[in-house]
Amino acid sequence: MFSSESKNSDVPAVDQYSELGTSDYSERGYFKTFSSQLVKMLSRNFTLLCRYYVSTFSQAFLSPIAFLLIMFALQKSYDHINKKSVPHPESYPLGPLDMCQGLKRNDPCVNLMYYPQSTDSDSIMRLFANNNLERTGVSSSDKNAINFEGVFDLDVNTPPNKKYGIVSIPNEDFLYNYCLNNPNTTTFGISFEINKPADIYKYQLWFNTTLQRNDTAAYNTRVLGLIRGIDEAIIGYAGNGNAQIEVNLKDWPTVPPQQSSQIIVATLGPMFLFSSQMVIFINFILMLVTEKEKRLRESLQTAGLRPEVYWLSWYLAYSVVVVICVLVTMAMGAALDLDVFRNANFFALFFNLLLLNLSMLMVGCMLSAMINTSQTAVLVSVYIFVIGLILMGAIFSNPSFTYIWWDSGTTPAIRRVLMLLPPFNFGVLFVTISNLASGSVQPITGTYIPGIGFKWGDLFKDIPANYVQSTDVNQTSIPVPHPDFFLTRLLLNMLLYFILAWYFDKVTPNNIRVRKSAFFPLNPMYWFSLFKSKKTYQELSTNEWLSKLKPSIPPRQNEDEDVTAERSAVLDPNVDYSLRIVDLNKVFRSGFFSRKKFTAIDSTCLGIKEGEVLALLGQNGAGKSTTMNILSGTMNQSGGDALFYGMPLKDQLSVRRILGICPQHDILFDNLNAVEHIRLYAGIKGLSKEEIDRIIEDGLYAVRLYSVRFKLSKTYSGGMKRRLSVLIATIGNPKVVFLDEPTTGMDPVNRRHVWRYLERFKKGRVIILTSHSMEEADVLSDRVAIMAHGRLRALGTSIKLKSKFGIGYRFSMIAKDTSNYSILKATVSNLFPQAILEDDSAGSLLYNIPKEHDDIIPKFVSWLEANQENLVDGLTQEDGDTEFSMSMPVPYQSEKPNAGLSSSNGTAKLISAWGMSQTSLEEVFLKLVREAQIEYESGNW
Ligand SMILES: Nc1ncnc2c1ncn2[C@@H]1O[C@H](COP(=O)(O)OP(=O)(O)OP(=O)(O)O)[C@@H](O)[C@H]1O
Repeated sequence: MFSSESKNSDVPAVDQYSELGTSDYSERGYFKTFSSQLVKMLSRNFTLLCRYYVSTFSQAFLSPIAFLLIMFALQKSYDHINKKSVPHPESYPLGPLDMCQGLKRNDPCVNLMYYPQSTDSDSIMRLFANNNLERTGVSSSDKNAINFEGVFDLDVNTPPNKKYGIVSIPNEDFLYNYCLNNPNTTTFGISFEINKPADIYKYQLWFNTTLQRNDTAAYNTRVLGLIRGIDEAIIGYAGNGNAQIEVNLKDWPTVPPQQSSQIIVATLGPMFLFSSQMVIFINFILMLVTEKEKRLRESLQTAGLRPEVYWLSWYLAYSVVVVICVLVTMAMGAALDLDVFRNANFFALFFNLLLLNLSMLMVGCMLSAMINTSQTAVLVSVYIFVIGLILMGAIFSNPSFTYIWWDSGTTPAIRRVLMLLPPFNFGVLFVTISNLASGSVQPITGTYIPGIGFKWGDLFKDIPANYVQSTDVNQTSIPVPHPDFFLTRLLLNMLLYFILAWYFDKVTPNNIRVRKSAFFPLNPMYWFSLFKSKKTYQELSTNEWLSKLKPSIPPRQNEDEDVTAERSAVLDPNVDYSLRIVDLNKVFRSGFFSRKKFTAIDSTCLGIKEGEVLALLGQNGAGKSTTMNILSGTMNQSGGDALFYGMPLKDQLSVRRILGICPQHDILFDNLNAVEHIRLYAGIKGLSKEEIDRIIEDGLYAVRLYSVRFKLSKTYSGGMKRRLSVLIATIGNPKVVFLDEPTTGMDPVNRRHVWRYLERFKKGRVIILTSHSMEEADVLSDRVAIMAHGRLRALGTSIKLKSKFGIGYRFSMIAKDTSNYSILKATVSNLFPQAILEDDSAGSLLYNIPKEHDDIIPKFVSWLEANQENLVDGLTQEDGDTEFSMSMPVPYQSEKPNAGLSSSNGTAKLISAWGMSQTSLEEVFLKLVREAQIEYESGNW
């Protein structure tokens, strides 16, 4: 074991790390895989939640505390205003009238009390009643209200037991005390002061500003109507035109309610509570979509993670945050002594908040399945939050709107649509609990109805009628359901959004998996395949597969014969390929509405044997990554198929078990360290603890990350991230490994370490590697495939490609003196008539010498040696161009120069340095790409 890289800079022996985990978890049952993956994912999710502690803390603690504090502050300031006593209201010159309204519509009340009981005042009021009855032609019920009824027959402490019209009372004290003892039962009061002989008629009119629905505020038209009626009656009674009338107006005495109504909590509670919980919802969507956007989910799933485990792990992790948040909300509510929290059953409120959150998390799952960028996720989640808030503000801040959906005038369809929204169900239930727990204000009369508390059992009972407030004249047309109905609705909401999330995750195009058709649930084969044994795919023989695939690969003009041979080989079941790619095609549409198509992969056929590394080379845009993406199951092909050790591409669950992928861009969790990454990916692959520990020790050591294993990956350099990605791709003994530019950004030392690692790792596996480093392809690959414009252009071993497509030799020399140029050029063109002078600058000559001149090369080399000054090993020299010399290894031994090649000036030295090399893979690559480009542009493709 190695404790740090510094102990031993060499890479461990093959057997120590060539198989990073050997357990084959395909052998394990579904539930075992499911549970072990879930445990690993939960561990990762909680680690991430802890690392994002500021965000987690603000969701679980800060947000409920802040929102409840604001609501509490509002409540306090409202109470301050509302509880102000006004024992001596000011009087006004002239003021209001109306028919009486009790605490609720049709409740008992007294319309008008007057005193003194005297002939004058009785006569005036009788006249007033008659005149008004005549004038208004009011209905019989209203007639009662303005009927002259004589002496009021109740005592000062008894509230009215019916609707009284106009009644006389003994004195002013009676009026005052009756209004104090029975608030909001009497609309008007009149005290007369009549001096008939002097024709002076004074009266004071009392009105009730707290009964706002009666429109009895000062200067209200009804008050004016009353005054006019009384004045008319006085004039009629006086019987002459000299009556002097004086009118004073006065409000009833107001007293603060005995039990305070926490009106702010009752009306704005749903808004505040909804807001306090929605921070989690927004964060949840962002987390899911960011993981999708950064391809982290793709990486986990290509490593074999089951999609249901992914969803469930995040859902459970956030459910824990939700439970904490709800508990903090409840604790804050209780600590602030808010009635609704104090008087309602704990579990009724708890479940209301909990189910709101859980169903909103399901909405979050659905949305994140449909959204692919975090920018859109922010927009959509904020949009939903604002809509929810408006819903809460518009519907639930006015108690009469809460139940309006059950009124006769409301279309049932609207109610049903609203009940699809979790905030609506939460709001109705919260308002119900709040009304019963802390009381409510009657919308008709504006009077306060004290709460009676909300017990658990109340969930399953009718809501008491006087708490179901409605502005509907006919009252509610259908009974409002029991409160538990809304809890059930929230559960159904969860189920609905779960199904939608599942559906959209399958049909929305994304980078995670091949998308399904929009109608896939209607296809019986889909459901059938869920229950079908996976063995059918695993046991597929090449013959079976080929006969099902029925590839029709048309011969292609100008195709390289090795590529053509490969086509035949992949169709031959006797050729022992472990990975067989047949007629793979990918066509992209130029745009969503465009009919223009672009072929990114054009009928590729490739076979790779076990133990072989194939380097896929090509220019940018040649189709390498698209090929990798299709093979790794994150993109669907337009045609063709691939067979991985007997498993077809479409059987992704099986294929991914034997797949290791190092994508082009590092897909690492910024806030996890190297050890945590390995534990996660190895855990997903079902490795044992011992095996995981071994990877941590040996694997990390091999890629030289052991000493930084506890640092978060976000602190790694580009090369370090790449090494971790390579290591992750090799975890779990994958039989097929795709490495997309594995050493990009690595320094030469570390690159060599990774090469050695891969060189040893490749035994018994199939590896496809893409690279822009020809050196890497040369060192690592057994065969090289060169792609251009989506097609295979050439295929073979590096040596074969060099000899087949190589242009011969590259030869360079630096003349000792520019005067020697002409001699040197003449000599070269004499010897190699087909040599091409590529560069002639700064005293150096660079030639391409064709392969046809093979035979003369050795003699030419000897001549060069003879003509070179200060020759050291035929290659380097004391003051030579070191870089130039090093890049030009000499493949020939010196020989005695023969006469035909002797220099024209005898023994004089003509050359200060020279170098010669065979064509490199890079030159072959450039040549093929150049040719392909010309063919493509000329339309011969
Ligand atoms: N989702 C897509 N929609 C449309 N065209 C695409 C899409 N993905 C890739 N292409 C096109 O397919 C072609 C092949 O792209 P690909 O990424 O496979 O190239 P590559 O060989 O991997 O290049 P590089 O070396 O730069 O990674 C390119 O022309 C690219 O523009």
